Amino acid sequence: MTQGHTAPEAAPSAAEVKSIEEQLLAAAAEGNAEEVSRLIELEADVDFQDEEGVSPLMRAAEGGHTAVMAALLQAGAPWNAQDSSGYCAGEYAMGSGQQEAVDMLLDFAVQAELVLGALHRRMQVGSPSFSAAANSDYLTQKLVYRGEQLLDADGEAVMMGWERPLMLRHAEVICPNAHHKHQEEEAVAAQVVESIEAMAVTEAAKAEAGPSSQAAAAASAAAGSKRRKGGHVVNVGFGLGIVDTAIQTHSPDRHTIIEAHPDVLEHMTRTGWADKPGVRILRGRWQDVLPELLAEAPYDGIFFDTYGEYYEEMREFHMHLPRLLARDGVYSFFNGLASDNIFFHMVYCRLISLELASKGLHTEYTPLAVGELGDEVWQGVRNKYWTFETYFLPEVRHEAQLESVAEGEGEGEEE
Ligand SMILES: C[S@@+](CC[C@H](N)C(=O)[O-])C[C@H]1O[C@@H](n2cnc3c(N)ncnc32)[C@H](O)[C@@H]1O
Repeated sequence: MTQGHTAPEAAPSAAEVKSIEEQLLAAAAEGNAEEVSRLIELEADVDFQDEEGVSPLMRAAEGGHTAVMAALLQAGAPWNAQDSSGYCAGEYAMGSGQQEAVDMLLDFAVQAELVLGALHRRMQVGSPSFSAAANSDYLTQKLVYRGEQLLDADGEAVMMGWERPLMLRHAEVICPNAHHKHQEEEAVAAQVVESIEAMAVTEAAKAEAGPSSQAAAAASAAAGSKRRKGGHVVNVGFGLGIVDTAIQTHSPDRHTIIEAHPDVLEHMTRTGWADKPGVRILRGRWQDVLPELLAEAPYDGIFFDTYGEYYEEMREFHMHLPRLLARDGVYSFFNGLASDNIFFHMVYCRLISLELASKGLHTEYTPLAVGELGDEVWQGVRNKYWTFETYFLPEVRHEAQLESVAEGEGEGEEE
């Protein structure tokens, strides 16, 4: 061993010393799963966010490092943390096109919310104020109707005219008569396709093929609608009356409207809704008039769009859907949950589908272009409550309804 004198290593400056959390952030960004696990074992804080709010999970998601993400999530890293610009890990993954990471976060988030929701509800059991408190504040406020806006006392928009095209589609989706019109158009379109096809195939080959499954489905669904004629349609939440006006254009046999706010009820009376033939107004919160609603169930079409309530209230309404919705009925709702964060919105969409599936109901979302809403739309409104350019319109049906249409299709094909 030599006795030579060695100069001591220069001590790293304070700026160079990385905390265990900064090391975790760097390892997550590199996709170094082994190092991430080692640091987690050393009790690095997986909740850590740097000065810009970026977390190890966001970095791992951005790079599509699923093994690192799994380790972080398992160690309790929050899937829903947001950076200082409001982006969450799911959006980091979406932004860099890491589909596997997006799917993994979606699965995890939905499972976590299902468990947390159940836990929360368990804790709420026995609390009498729980369901009564949801929007009691809103219901005592003075509302203002201003052109195509309905505002609460704080200037928050309860309803706005830009939603009109969406409301028209919701009305079409839930009204049997509108369906009927659509299905006739579809059946005609299917016939046109068939006659074009017919020009290309021989008569013998055509006879072998039988009617197209599309035409069979349209015919079977149209038969169902004919049976229901205009049907009995329900709307929960009147607001500007856009959806109710659209429902009226589809001539329902009966039309029930549930409305809770006294100012809206007064507006409805002033504008003649109480006297419209076939229209029944249930005055009060849907929670309070539920016995009257259930007494005339089932309904052919139902739309739900309240204000000042949370996912829990909507979920509670969904619990009654199997009884409220006719076997061949259609349910839809204003899909505005978490409308300022696309990933959270996706989590809600999936959560709703899963919870409805557990009740034997099938949900389908149809994308509708909203486009960019200019600043002028939001003039005079306290908060911009919608930020996406696409709206995902939900259509909910009994699984049994879809199965019988599928069976009808099968029969048509066998003939
Ligand atoms: C967003 S607006 C509905 C807009 C409507 N879809 C339209 O086309 O104009 C919500 C309405 O639901 C009402 N509302 C809020 N909570 C309710 C509840 N629990 N039961 C019934 N109506 C409620 C509000 O007073 C408001 O009129």
